[in-house]
Amino acid sequence: MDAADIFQSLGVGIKFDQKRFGRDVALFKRGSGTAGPNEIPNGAKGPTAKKGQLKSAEDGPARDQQVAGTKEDDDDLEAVELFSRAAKVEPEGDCPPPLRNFDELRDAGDESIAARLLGNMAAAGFHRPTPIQSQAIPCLLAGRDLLAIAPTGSGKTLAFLIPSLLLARRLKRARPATPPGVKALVLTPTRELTAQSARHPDPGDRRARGDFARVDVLLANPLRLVEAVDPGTAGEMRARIARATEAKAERKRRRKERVLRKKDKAAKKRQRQALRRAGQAQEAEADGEDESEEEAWSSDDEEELDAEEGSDDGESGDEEGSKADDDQASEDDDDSEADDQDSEADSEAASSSDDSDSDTPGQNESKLGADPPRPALDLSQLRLLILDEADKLFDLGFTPQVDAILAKAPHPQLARAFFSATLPDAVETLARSVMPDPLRVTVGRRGGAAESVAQRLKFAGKPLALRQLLRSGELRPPVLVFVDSRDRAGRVHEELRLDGLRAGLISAGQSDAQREEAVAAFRKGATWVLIATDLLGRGMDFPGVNAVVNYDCPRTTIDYIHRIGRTGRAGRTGTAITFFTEDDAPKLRALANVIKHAGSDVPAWMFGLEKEDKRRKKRDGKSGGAKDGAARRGKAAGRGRGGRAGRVERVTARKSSSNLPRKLGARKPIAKGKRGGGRGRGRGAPGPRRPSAK
Ligand SMILES: Nc1ncnc2c1ncn2[C@@H]1O[C@H](COP(=O)(O)OP(=O)(O)OP(=O)(O)O)[C@@H](O)[C@H]1O
Repeated sequence: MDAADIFQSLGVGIKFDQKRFGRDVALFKRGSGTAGPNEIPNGAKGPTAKKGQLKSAEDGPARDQQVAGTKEDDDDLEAVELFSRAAKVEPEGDCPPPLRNFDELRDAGDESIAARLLGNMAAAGFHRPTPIQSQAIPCLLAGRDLLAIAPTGSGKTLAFLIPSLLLARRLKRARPATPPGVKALVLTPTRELTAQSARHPDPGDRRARGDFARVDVLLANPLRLVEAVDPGTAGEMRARIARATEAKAERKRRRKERVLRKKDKAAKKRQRQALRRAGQAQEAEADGEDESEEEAWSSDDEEELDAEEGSDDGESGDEEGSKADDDQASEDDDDSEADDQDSEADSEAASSSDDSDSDTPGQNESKLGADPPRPALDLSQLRLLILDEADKLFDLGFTPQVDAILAKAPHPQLARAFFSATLPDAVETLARSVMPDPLRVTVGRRGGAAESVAQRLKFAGKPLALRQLLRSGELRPPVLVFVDSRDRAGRVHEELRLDGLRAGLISAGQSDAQREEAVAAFRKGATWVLIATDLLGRGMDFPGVNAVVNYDCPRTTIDYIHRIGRTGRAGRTGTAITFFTEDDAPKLRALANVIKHAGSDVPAWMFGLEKEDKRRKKRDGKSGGAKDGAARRGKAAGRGRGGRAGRVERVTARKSSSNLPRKLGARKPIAKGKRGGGRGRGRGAPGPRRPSAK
């Protein structure tokens, strides 16, 4: 392995752009010779970590020890800079120097655990830290608050697990020994993710296998944890969640009833018209329907019903419709219950947990009933709180739970860290409200999609297209297929199964055991295709996944980035195909931007589509009367849920592609053959073929 190779593998998980960093590569090549697996080659000596530098949070920021003045220090600083630039690491604040190799961890904490940890890492094939690991580990070991943003599949899990374990061990061995109690806590949005992190190459502490036992490092879901930390608050939260969930279910039920009533009337009206046409008007009148009532049915209602019911071809159905109801109900709530922020958030946590974790209030209660009561978990010694997939935790409305947990963790040396591939400004602002002076480490393009994934958008009839992609071998298993709802997941799964494909299914509608089984079967290759809701969109690491198919267009670019990040992980390449329909038009421009920045090609006309917020403003500006409202609801319901997908799906891809831009509202007609291309970033670098969007 030559110096450039070593350098490249330091950047595992991100694509290394040799063109852009040509100067740096040359530096690395110069006189580097061969280097050992855990060394940075001579020509660009990595920053020398001074002994004791990572030793303890109490030592203060490690960079303090880099007293400027000597030639060696200048060289060190230069090397830090060089490393950061080459690995596209952007440290902000007085970050300690990056970790060159895992051997340096021997200086941090405890020799015996470091030795075990290194042994286990080597056995797992982890010889060097990834860029996020190299910079985040020293920050956390120095006891600093941290915002860590790095692409999907870049090794963030070990970036927080290693310091958690070292810190816990260090505190345990301290004299006098720190009192018992959890020392490091990792909050994750789903049970699957908790289980996965706990299974990570055992870095030496077998008790780090997340449960509420007496452990030093605990991995948990906030909804569950709050039960263990503060049963009183948890009780109140449960009651609030239950009330919010009930209210939401009631709204959903009422709306569904209304739609069914209208549907029934419409059917009767159609029946009567048919009878009239057949010259049997008398019989129709004998039916005794009140004509005036029927007038209530309008074309807007048709549209709404379309959205409720989904398309004729069975692409969508009640579930999508009722989910759209749900959305609309929440939209309505925004007006009426804007002041009840807490209950909205709880309701969001409860409903979102449908797709993230099965911790609905009822299930929680039954679990608590089944388990022997536990003593409240002691967080008084907590020194490190990690929020993994932090933006998702807040998106799911876990703010009250995180607050309750923080309130039970009073230690003055508590460090908090937010990790994600995407950390929108709003979440960063929230984070900064609890951490006044955090360090920030960004790897690659902030909030960008992994460049290791060749991405493409496809306008096509979904069931057929998926089968063709799998049957033709264009997509090689294992493949993850994302859909928007449990019902949809069930239908797609059934179709593939009938087709003789080894397909599995996972959604929040299943029991814990079924979910575990689905993940295990996919991991060991018993199933080749796994149909999943967004439950699996975050953080899940199936290293061998070759491709991701977004059967339903994701709701946001953030969801998109995480979904497609299930492939192309840890330096591997992958493919992501996203199906879209006419109803997804409002999302395409933003998706096209993400795809372009990650280095894949997209058709230029997509950049001529109106921005989603402009569309929304126009739509909201126009809406006024009840009819507008109904039409809006219909459209909102159809968008992204496949609600009206049938109309689009009936248009074959080939036939529609020529007038597709206009159909979707692109502003400029695009000259033949003129296509948008990816920026230079991903180009030229070895990687997968980058197909054009179809
Ligand atoms: N130092 C390393 N060397 C090689 N592989 C590594 C290293 N660290 C982690 N990995 C592997 O990289 C893969 C991705 O890691 P991980 O799941 O932590 O990614 P992530 O950044 O958390 O992604 P996501 O944002 O999707 O959650 C895993 O399979 C992990 O085992």
